[in-house]
Amino acid sequence: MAPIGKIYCYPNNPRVFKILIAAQYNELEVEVAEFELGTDNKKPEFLAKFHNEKVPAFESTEGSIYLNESGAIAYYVASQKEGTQLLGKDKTEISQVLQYILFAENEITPHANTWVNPILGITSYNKAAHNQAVDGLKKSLGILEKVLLNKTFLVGERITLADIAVSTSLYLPFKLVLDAEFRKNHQNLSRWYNTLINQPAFKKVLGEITLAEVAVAYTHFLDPSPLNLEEWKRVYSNNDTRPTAINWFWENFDPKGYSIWRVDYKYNEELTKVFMSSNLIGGFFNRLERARKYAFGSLVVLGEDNANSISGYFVIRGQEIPEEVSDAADYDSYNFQKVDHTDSAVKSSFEDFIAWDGHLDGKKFADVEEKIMSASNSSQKDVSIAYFGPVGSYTHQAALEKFGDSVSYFPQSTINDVFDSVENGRVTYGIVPFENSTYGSVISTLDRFITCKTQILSETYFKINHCLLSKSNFSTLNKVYSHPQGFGQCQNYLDTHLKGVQRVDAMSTSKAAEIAASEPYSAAIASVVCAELYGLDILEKDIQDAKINITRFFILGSSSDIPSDDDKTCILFTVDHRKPGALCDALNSFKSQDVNLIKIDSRPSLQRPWHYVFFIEIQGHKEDEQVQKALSQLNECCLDVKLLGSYPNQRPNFLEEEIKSLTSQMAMQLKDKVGFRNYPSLSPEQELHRIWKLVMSTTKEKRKVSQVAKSRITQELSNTIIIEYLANGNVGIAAISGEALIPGYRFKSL
Ligand SMILES: O=C(O)C(=O)C[C@]1(C(=O)O)C=C[C@@H](O)C=C1
Repeated sequence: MAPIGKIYCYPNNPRVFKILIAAQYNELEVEVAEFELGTDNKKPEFLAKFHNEKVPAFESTEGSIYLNESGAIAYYVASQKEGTQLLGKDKTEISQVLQYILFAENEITPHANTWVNPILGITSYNKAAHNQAVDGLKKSLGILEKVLLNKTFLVGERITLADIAVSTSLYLPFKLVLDAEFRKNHQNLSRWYNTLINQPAFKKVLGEITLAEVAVAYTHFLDPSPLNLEEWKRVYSNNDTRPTAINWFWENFDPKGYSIWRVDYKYNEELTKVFMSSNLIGGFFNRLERARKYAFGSLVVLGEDNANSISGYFVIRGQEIPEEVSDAADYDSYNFQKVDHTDSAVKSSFEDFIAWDGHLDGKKFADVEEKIMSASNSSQKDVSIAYFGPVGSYTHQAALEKFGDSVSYFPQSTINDVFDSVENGRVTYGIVPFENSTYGSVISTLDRFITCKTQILSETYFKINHCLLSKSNFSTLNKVYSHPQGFGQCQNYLDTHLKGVQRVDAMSTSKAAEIAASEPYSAAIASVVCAELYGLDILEKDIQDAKINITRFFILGSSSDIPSDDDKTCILFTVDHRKPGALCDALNSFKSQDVNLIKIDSRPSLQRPWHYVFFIEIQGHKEDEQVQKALSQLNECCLDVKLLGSYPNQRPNFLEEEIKSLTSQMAMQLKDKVGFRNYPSLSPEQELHRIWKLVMSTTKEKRKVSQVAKSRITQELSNTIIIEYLANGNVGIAAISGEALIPGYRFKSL
């Protein structure tokens, strides 16, 4: 059959897929011309035929029809067969098809492009635009999810151009970013998409599509570079900066894969003591932990007490500031400006800053603390880490994320062994789990702190997503292994899906995977990484009960004596339990000095029955004046006080972001449940409040609600809205949690 026309476009454009799939359904042939973007579409003969330089463009075979806009071209192709199913069966369906073509163009493609193009290196990454695009796309897909609840296809009973246009606009998002977790939460949309891409006409054009397992992040898609940042850090720390390291740097610098940025503190006039400015840098570097793989930085204090400033340079992977840097809490206090490394003045200033021996605007480099260096560079080969293993444990993964791959790692089979390794000086640092956001404290770590001789040097957080791993089929399982924390974090899943299957404690989740791999009919609760390491199949992913499930780990070593501007301190004490109010007196030491207590836990003292050791974590550093006063007061009213260390707060930003997105998802669901209408005059808070009142009045809790005189939303936390209310003259706090949105609404008093 002769082609009905020719398309001009670069290869693999999803907009062209839409046209070609429509042609497949109508058994028509459309030719795709050999075409070079940027050259062919600028030629006069092209511009004589089409409105503008944009592609795809279509020319009919007999040369009388020229079309721009892929939606219009697809519509033209779809209409070329008498009685086609693609455009709907009556006027209403035709309009609905058009509605979805425009929906794809306006509500999907712009967001999808902003999200996906930086990953593909087509456009540059901008955090605000990215976040807006992710929200925008998810909102549009939420609409489709609802539409597809009771429908197989978007319009009528059969595949139409609506399905083709919308699904092809999602071609790249499904391949790159709409990952397994997203699909689990959008089952109608995913079912519809899978049905379509498995139709022969789709397969012919798209081939076999592999959907994203884990959303690809923008930074991971940079072209490989000959300059290895880890190697540079090693050269820098093991050699004299001038001339060896500097020469090495310029010989190996790759301007395509890296950019150099001049960094200046914005509020120099507020700086006072040199050591405080230096602490400020230390704090900033601490918060740049996640950027370790993408950045090398040297910041320096210039000048003297009451006349100093902070400046320096960063070498950054890629040409944009990655999220790992821009997410750091104090990023906005610094001005980052990309510089031209071929400019000789820039080059020599860069060298001064990394050698720490120069001056700027008449100010000499102040004495710089060693920690600036170590914060930007902990990658020496001789650094060794003992971790709670075996390989693949969450502790191992947290250690790798924190220290990278150029230090030596030593797995230990128990938490006690990690402590021993540090105390005996066999390793530089140890890493142990401390507490989980769902299941609480890790008992073995708490217990060892009672007798330990080492200190907490820093903390790190790691997201825990558990899987059910096995070599056998789900229905044949008779045993499941995990660490008690693993069981504790998956209780609902186990009670619902593995009722009656024997649970056996293992030393760690990776040990559980190792055992399950050697036994038939056994499974392990462990990470995705363990599936690969121990040759197990993933029977189910994300089986932990709480969506946000995070474990905090402590790095053991010696704690820093220099405060950053945001530290925490861990203390252990025992009180005389025969004395009434002893614990209250102890805690009052902190209250009276206005020191905030953020965690408290207790364990049997292991010395005498019914004697307890209390663990507390406070905000502040052991060198802070108020903390010192509180500690001496504490000493007076306790039998024993032990300082476990002060360390910079590393609570990650991703937590805040997830919390925000969960809260807005929840607000959306609330709207649906109560038939939300937009009242333009209400503020978002008032709207949520109104919805809350409506939800309350539709629940079994009606009785309580009628007593509520006044209420207001005070906080949006995790997937929970916290509400203060006044009932019968008493002020109370209530929470609506995400689960409350499922029919039967549950309310929890805090
Ligand atoms: O078993 C592991 O993989 C560990 O690293 C230990 C541990 C823990 O003790 O909390 C770490 C993270 C998870 O919370 C589950 C288990």
